Amino acid sequence: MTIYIKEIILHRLRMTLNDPFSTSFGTMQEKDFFVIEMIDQDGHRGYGESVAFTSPWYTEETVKTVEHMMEDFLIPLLFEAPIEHPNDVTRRFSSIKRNTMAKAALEGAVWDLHAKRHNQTLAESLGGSKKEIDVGVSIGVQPTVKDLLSTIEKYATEGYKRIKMKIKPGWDIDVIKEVRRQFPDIPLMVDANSAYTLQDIERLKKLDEYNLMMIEQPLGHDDIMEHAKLQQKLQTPICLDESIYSLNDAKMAIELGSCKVINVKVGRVGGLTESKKINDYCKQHNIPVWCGGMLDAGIGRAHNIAITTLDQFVLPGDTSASDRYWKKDIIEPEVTMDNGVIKVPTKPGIGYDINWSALEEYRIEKRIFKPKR
Ligand SMILES: O=C(O)CCC(=O)c1ccccc1C(=O)O
Ligand SMILES: [Mg+2]
Repeated sequence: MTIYIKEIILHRLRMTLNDPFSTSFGTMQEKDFFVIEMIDQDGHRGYGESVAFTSPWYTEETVKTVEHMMEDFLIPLLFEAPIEHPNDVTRRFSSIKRNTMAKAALEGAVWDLHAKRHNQTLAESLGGSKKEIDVGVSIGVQPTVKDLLSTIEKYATEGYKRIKMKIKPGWDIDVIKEVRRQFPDIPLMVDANSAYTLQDIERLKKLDEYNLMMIEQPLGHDDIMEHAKLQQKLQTPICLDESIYSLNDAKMAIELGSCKVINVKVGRVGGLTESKKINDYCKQHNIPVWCGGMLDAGIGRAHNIAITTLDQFVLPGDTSASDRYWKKDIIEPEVTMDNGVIKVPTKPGIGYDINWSALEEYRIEKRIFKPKR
């Protein structure tokens, strides 16, 4: 069922998070991103969402680089020839180096189109079989320990299956100790977003005392080797986030022993096809994976739910309910969580409708692209 893309519409949105989100690299409250609307020869509409932030704090991509890549390189490549299968998009884009978030945003819309053309859910198209997914929540650095404890209390009571807290030098051991005092048994993990170096090894070793599920990305954002050295000295499993851009990075990290868990973010690895390959490889090598988040709005969230239905996504991820981020999301119905699970939608494609009045309220720019001739 060949796809002929007839039109691509870029909706640039600006949304405000309910609460500011702080990590070791900075604080965000505004989310500025693109919704990709892609229309095929039969009038089906596929949707994707770009995840890059306005500043290159997490990885090097930004909203502007994503726009540049899509407009000047990736959209022209998509218009060059029809698409037999979404798996081909990664190959089509392979002449363009990195820029994974720009690629993933467009590839996601192609996958949604493909699923809708086959009258399947996106999860089914990807080969996922779960009917519901287990979810956790990621909590930013808080102003005080008291704020952190009450935030954890709130999310644990709502039912989230694991709590992830951000750490950085000065907001780590003492804070974790307090959290463990109040919540001795909750499934707890920490994410450092590259805030440490191997010189901090004595400090990092102390994390072993707190029964953490894992420590996410303690060292360099682009490092694989030093994480292997650190993992040898730690009981707590290391989970890599920023360091993993591709299946090949995942292979290197597993082979070198740099991590025991992988956080798969669809945007960071260049799309759903690459995410699926990482799922399959990690399954063969017995490495659990889970789906990370980028403070996504509803369309990105729908893609995250779909990829989490694959079988190696065995740990609760960061895909929380819409209301954990937004007063009003851009999809209908919004994503809700009950008892720590999100039900996988059953309608074709991403499985949610676009809430156009919300989308238009947030929209700051709209651009239309059509194939030449
Ligand atoms: O709730 C989410 O979407 C994930 C939140 C999160 O941890 C995060 C948010 C922004 C940038 C990086 C990260 C991260 O996983 O490191
Ligand atoms: Mg992370």
